[in-house]
Amino acid sequence: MSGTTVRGLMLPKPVTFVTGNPKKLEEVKAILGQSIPFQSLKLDLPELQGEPEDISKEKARLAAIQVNGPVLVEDTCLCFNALKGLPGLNNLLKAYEDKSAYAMCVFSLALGPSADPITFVGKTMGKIVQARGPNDFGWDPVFQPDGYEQTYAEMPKEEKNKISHRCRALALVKSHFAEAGYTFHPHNA
Ligand SMILES: O=P(O)(O)OP(=O)(O)OP(=O)(O)OC[C@H]1O[C@@H](n2cnc3c(O)ncnc32)[C@H](O)[C@@H]1O
Ligand SMILES: [Mg+2]
Repeated sequence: MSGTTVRGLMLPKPVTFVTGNPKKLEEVKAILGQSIPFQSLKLDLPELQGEPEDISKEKARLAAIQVNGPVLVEDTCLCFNALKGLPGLNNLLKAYEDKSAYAMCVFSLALGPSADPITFVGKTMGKIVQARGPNDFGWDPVFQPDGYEQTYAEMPKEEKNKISHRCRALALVKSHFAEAGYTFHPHNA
């Protein structure tokens, strides 16, 4: 996280969470509850290249210009330690003894089209296993978090949402909102 915070800054409208992934949105809604006023929007933003935090910041900048208001964006990756943290393919991993991995989620908040985005990173450590559980959200069936016998896919949703990369990153987003004490313009809230 970076930048200085102006306490009580008034935002012109509720935060727009920009994503094209309905499963992500479902989890973000469940984790945030009523804590931050937000709406969601599906925008096709270019898939950028580079370091995860830079990708996320750039995505937030582009989204804030399109929305012309405060936005929150998110990028997630499953990173394999055997591949030095690179996101990769499961088949590639078969060649390695080390199956440890981490799920990483980077949120970026841009308060407006010309604001410098602030990033929040959440990680959950675990390992890659043979797929187990329902196959309805990305790599959930092959990721087993440390300290658990179930993959993300096998866990009840509430359980995943208590320990996930996403919930850890969102905990930081929530404390940022609490500390900053943003208020929302009454006519647009
Ligand atoms: O519009 P955006 O928000 O970018 O949505 P996306 O689907 O492109 O999302 P990402 O680029 O962040 O995600 C990369 C891949 O990781 C998958 N993914 C993201 N979060 C996940 C999670 O919590 N569990 C399993 N797979 C996940 C997702 O389905 C994608 O295939
Ligand atoms: Mg994406």
